[in-house]
Formats: sequence, C-alpha cells, structure tokens
Amino acid sequence: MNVYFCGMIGTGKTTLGQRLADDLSMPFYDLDQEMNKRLGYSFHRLVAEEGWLAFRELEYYICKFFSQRNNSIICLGGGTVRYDWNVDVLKESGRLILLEASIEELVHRVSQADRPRVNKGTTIEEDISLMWKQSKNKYYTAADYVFRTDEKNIEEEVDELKDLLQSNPLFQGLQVNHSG
Ligand SMILES: Nc1ncnc2c1ncn2[C@@H]1O[C@H](COP(=O)(O)OP(=O)(O)OP(=O)(O)O)[C@@H](O)[C@H]1O
Ligand SMILES: O=C(O)C1=C[C@@H](O)[C@@H](O)[C@H](O)C1
Ligand SMILES: [Mg+2]
Repeated sequence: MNVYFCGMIGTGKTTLGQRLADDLSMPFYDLDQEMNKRLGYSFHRLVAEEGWLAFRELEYYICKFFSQRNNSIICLGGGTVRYDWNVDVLKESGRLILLEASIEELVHRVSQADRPRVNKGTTIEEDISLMWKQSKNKYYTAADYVFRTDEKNIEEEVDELKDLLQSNPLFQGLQVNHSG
C-alpha cells in the first residue's frame, strides 16, 4: 500500500510528503519531479510546446508506473485526481490524503511567473479559483482522508500526519517506523 498526497497547487504535497517520508524512513516520489526527470527538462516546457494533452498522457503513464511501488509516499501533481483514469489506478494501490487550504492562502504561497495555466489567459488567482470551483468534487471524491494545511505550522502538520499513518486504521497494512 502507498500513501498518495493529492491537492491543488501549493497545498503542501511536496513539502509535507518529503518531511513525512524522511521522518518515517519511507521512499518518497514526487510525480512532477519524476516527470521532469523523464523528460530531461521541466514539464512547464512540455505544456508550452506540446500542450496539456501531452502532459496528461505522460502523467497517466507515470501514475501507473509509480502505483507499482509499495509502502512509499507519493506526491501527485496538482491536477492528477481531476482525471478518473488516474484515480482508478491510485485507488487500487493505496490511500489518498487530500491536502486543502483556502484559495487566498494558495495564491499567497505559489509564485506567479513560472506556473503553466490550466485555464488559458487567466491570472494565477483566477486559475486556482476556477479549478477549485469546477473540480472540487473530483478532489473530495478521490480522497480517503482530508487534511487542512492552512491552520497550523508545518511542524505541527508533520506530527499530525505521522500520527495518522502510524495509528489510523485507514493506513493499516502500511509498514511505518513507529519510532520516527
Ligand atoms: N502550514 C503549511 N503547510 C504546508 N505548506 C506551507 C505551510 N505554510 C507555508 N507553506 C509553504 O507553502 C508551500 C507549499 O508548496 P509545495 O511545493 O509543498 O506545494 P505542492 O502542493 O507540492 O504544490 P505543487 O502542486 O505546485 O507542486 C511551501 O513553500 C511551504 O513552505
Ligand atoms: O493543476 C494541475 O493540473 C497541475 C498542477 C501542478 O502541480 C502540476 O502537476 C501541473 O502544473 C499541473
Ligand atoms: Mg509539489
């Protein structure tokens, strides 16, 4: 069984996933970074040159590939669970933790310049708001557990998440380092 972190851009998937994996001595994979490794350049360039369809195809392939891992912490792309074909693969191989934070907080966290827009011609704020309005049901439907990341600091969140993985029956079967 794997633990998947999903959620919109800036919710803290990479930050919290990496911290948790380090503390629990579990393998960690970030699918945006894995995509960059396979491409040999940033996925931002893929989107700019070939469009979102090319990105979504590669994302699906990478989801299938990493779902073969076991006992790993895997951060998904911000949009991965908006697509049912990814969710089907992920649900068979682990539990999904949805990270959420207010739109205002997300806009404050992410940098304006270097983000490919899902909704063409929008500002980052418009893009994030529209994605959430149109797709929040997809995020909640995919989630086995929902965790807010705009009410506590990172240390407190990591501690709570460690506790969740170590003692919640939802994650029974996961081999976690209980001294971590
Ligand atoms: N309470 C908090 N919880 C999580 N992250 C926080 C918190 N407060 C501030 N941050 C900051 O918010 C940012 C979250 O970015 P991160 O790259 O982890 O998100 P992400 O979900 O992986 O985004 P993306 O989909 O763009 O990869 C980090 O810079 C982190 O330090
Ligand atoms: O919302 C999305 O579709 C995306 C979010 C990012 O994490 C990246 O995965 C990429 O920019 C796609
Ligand atoms: Mg990330």
